[in-house]
Amino acid sequence: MVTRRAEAAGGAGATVDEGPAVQDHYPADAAHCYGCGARNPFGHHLKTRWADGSRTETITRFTPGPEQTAMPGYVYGGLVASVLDCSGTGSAALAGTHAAGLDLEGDGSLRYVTGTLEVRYQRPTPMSVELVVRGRVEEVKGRKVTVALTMTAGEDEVASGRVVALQLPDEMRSS
Ligand SMILES: CCCCCCCCCCCCCC(=O)SCCNC(=O)CCNC(=O)[C@H](O)C(C)(C)COP(=O)(O)OP(=O)(O)OC[C@H]1O[C@@H](n2cnc3c(N)ncnc32)[C@H](O)[C@@H]1OP(=O)(O)O
Repeated sequence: MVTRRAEAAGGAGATVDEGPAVQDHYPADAAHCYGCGARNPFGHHLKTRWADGSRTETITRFTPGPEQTAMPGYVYGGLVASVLDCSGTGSAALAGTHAAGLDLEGDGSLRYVTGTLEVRYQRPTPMSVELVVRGRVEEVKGRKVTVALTMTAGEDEVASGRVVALQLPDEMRSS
């Protein structure tokens, strides 16, 4: 499946969502994550895709609801961190799978866990606006992938951060 979602031309919005969501290709025994697991009925069900053909930029979208409030009209910072976290591990999975020469749809995705998460809260994050997280793959080194992330709400960059993700150790998998 190919999803193309053209936004307003120019500026921060000129992005196209490209290809399948990596989370739809996670192995079933590693798909329980609250942020991104298809098998977690209570989770965010984040979807991360390549943002263009270069295979270095990713995009993830999420619209928070009132239960994720910090103060009226604004999003809880832990939710912002959670969305950045799983956007980062999803980006790492896309990059690691690609670097290994695997085909996402044919072979499935490699699976990554968070080693380090950095978050910088730049502006209050407004409620009920689609948050767009863009990931930039900085390095793929062995089992380790580093991804820089920005989160925008409309025209405003509200948060940024970085995830260092490690390929999932076998002992962390469960059926
Ligand atoms: C509880 C989780 C359940 C998971 C269920 C499955 C679904 C997954 C869903 C998750 C998705 C959602 C997200 C979640 O919620 S994932 C849940 C939150 N994360 C965790 O619980 C992870 C806990 N930590 C570990 O298991 C280990 O420490 C890991 C696996 C991370 C590394 O231990 P491992 O023995 O594998 O590493 P290594 O010693 O061979 O080092 C290899 C390289 O990595 C570098 N390095 C090492 N550690 C870190 C670090 N912390 N930060 C940065 N870099 C680190 C190290 O310098 C070396 O680099 P270089 O020298 O080569 O350059």
